[in-house]
Amino acid sequence: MNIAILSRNRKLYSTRRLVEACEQRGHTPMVVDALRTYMDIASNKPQAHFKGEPLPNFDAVIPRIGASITFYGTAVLRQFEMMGSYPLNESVAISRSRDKLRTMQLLSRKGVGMPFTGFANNPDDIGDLIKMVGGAPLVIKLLEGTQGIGVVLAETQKAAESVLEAFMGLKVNIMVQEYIKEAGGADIRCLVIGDKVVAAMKRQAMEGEFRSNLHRGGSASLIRISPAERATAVNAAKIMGLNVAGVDLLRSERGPLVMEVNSSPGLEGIEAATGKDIAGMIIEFIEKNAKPHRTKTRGKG
Ligand SMILES: Nc1ncnc2c1ncn2[C@@H]1O[C@H](COP(=O)(O)OP(=O)(O)OP(=O)(O)O)[C@@H](O)[C@H]1O
Ligand SMILES: [Mg+2]
Ligand SMILES: [Mg+2]
Repeated sequence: MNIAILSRNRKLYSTRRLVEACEQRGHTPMVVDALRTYMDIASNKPQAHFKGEPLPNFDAVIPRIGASITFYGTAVLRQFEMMGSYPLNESVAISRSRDKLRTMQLLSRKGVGMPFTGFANNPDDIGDLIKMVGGAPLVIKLLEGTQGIGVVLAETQKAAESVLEAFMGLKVNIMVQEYIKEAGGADIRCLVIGDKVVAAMKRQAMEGEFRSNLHRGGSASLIRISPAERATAVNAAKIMGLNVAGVDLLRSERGPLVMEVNSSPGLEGIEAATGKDIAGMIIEFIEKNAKPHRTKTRGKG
């Protein structure tokens, strides 16, 4: 098969591994930078061009679209969908997953466990917002945050009020969340492909820190997950409409709680922690599922 890997940088671990896995399995990969791709959208024969040449009609496209280029990246992916390429994850599902508020609303609607969560832009009543999620201690997150930056643990009511006031002054969207203490500074990354969790790792925060992000000094290790955790992760990916997803769970007294669903999960950490060939499994999934125009939306977005 002709497989496009939508990635800005062919040197990135995940991109390299996907190229390698394609070649090992007898496919022809091409790394395509979405930002360098331009499109003819007005004719009845949709096309995509790259560096002065029309791109072929790929059998499949693997989107690795960074959060900062979601808007243009998903438009390029949608163009390939219109051309009939099979997207590993569909453009609509990616857009959906990039909006944390929308994700949490969709999951909660289907009864998926998650920490009690409040969203606000600029509420008049911070006290009520805090009460809504069960009071301090609580976690306050900037919606635009990443790698654990902008995630704060407020241990007391007073601390929560001052942090919220500070964030409100900055006019940013924030999320207020019940603190899952019993998770012990750890979360579980479940790598879902199709209807299976093919690999899982535990990320443990360093001493004195509650955020398990590897960028914040957390460490990854292999973990066995329970059937309930497995079912929760698979269900979350399915609700989001993602064939491949990294679902992050917290272990709580009331069972597994979904913290977030990532549509372009990195492969480096999870392949290192589990020793599994995740890139190969992704290509295998494509071999089994890729058919022309096989999307839920046929590029309608
Ligand atoms: N409600 C919570 N209870 C306990 N720990 C939490 C909670 N929310 C977040 N954490 C810890 O903080 C870490 C960072 O939080 P989160 O994943 O929400 O933000 P982020 O990593 O900055 O965002 P993103 O993953 O989108 O870049 C989590 O991995 C987890 O260890
Ligand atoms: Mg995170
Ligand atoms: Mg994330």
